[in-house]
Amino acid sequence: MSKPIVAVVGRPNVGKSTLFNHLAGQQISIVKDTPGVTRDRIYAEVSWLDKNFTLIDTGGIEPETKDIILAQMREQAQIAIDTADVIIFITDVRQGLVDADAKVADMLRRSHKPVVLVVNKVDNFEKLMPDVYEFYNLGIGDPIPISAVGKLGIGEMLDEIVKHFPEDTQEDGEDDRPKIAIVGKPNVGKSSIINKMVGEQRVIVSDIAGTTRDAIDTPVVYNGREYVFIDTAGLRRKSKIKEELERYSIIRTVAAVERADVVILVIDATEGVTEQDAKIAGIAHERGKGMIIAVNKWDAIEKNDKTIYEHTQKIKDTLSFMPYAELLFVSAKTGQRLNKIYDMIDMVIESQTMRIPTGVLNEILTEAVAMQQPPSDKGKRLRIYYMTQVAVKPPTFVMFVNDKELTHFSYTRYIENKIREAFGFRGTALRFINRERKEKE
Ligand SMILES: Nc1nc2c(ncn2[C@@H]2O[C@H](COP(=O)(O)OP(=O)(O)OP(=O)(O)O)[C@@H](O)[C@H]2O)c(=O)[nH]1
Ligand SMILES: Nc1nc2c(ncn2[C@@H]2O[C@H](COP(=O)(O)OP(=O)(O)OP(=O)(O)O)[C@@H](O)[C@H]2O)c(=O)[nH]1
Repeated sequence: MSKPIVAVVGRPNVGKSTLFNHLAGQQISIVKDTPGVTRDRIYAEVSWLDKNFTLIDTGGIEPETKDIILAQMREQAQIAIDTADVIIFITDVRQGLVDADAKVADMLRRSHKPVVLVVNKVDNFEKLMPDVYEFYNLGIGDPIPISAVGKLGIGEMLDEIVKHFPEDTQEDGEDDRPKIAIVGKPNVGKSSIINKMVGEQRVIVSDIAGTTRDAIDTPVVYNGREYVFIDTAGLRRKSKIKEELERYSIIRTVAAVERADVVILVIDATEGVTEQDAKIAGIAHERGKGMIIAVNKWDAIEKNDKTIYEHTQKIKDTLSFMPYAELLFVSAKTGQRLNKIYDMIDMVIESQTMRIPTGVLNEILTEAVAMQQPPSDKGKRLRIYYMTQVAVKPPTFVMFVNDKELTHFSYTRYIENKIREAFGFRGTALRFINRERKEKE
């Protein structure tokens, strides 16, 4: 089930980063070694009560003049409208209501997206509440007073946000068509791949990076089965500012990946794999999505008998945090191996949803433990009593152990490899949770 996306919009200096960091900091679920996660706080996973959501900070660059502030806010608001399920509009009680706020509020109101109006810097509710009422004038609902620094009102705000979430997304649940997000840097050939796979020129392809028009979901029927492609190609907003373009493209990617079962990361063979590719891959990895890497423009490079091997090595190195990713060398231009993508999608979805019976799992475990002893520390050895699979998408296993302190990343990796040897699980991450149990009953 895809997680709702909540976007933060507001003028500079109202406290967006402070709030964002507070919410993100509470429960950052950083997957170790994933690139880009700590570097730029564009998005974060947040849990409140039994709800989880992805928080996006649409904010950006230091503005110079008032005109630019408004233009930028409009831009932010539009990104939020395009991608978010709920929008948090932050204002500042100290600066009061300003003209730009009213204009952005109009825009948000017209979008009919749920908006939560937050008034920040209300460090003292008693004293400042009279100033909060002014914000009713925006006409987008009750202003919710908070203090991001003082951590006041945050719970009330979160309550209000989660109220707008769709009830366990019924529609989503009924739609069992595989959803595939095609992601990648600008100009790597995302639209070309979709065009070719759809078999008609529905998406406009252009030579200039970032110029394809916004694409919508594209359903494709192949071998009697329906697939839905989510395209992130083409940035409708043609900002001249590079950082802003990048931020927008990351936000779009997060939103698309969130909804997808399988992610196809397109890499340009003529450029080779880059750090930016790794950053995009990290978004899918964190979310435990099925993963296929399509090395595109394979027609355009000189090849000898080592070329595939060299590309594979370089990709495995750069994307070392996802050794499970499936790799395919394709050409959107000639159509080479594009049909293989469907088989691969089927296989990856199978891996994502596979359930291993506990009995079989523990046979593997017993054998693995017999072959290589678990680690020990100060004379105490790790014992794994048994394990069981508790979830799919991605497959998640709980290991019941005597002492969590004794568990070690490399031993878990060893167990993971044994499970992969036995069951494959190609194209999907596996998750392991260690849980302590006092004594074997
Ligand atoms: N008094 C008070 N100050 C706050 C509060 N929240 C944020 N601030 C201050 O407001 C200033 C701006 O906060 P930021 O979080 O950087 O604001 P921002 O909206 O992210 O700003 P930009 O990055 O310019 O878009 C900082 O000096 C914060 O310490 C608050 O609840 N109370
Ligand atoms: N030689 C070759 N060129 C390709 C291939 N696939 C795409 N191209 C070219 O690469 C350029 C970019 O292709 P697009 O499909 O627009 O790339 P995109 O990733 O959707 O780009 P954005 O919309 O900027 O995100 C176009 O000039 C395509 O003709 C391929 O397999 N081989």
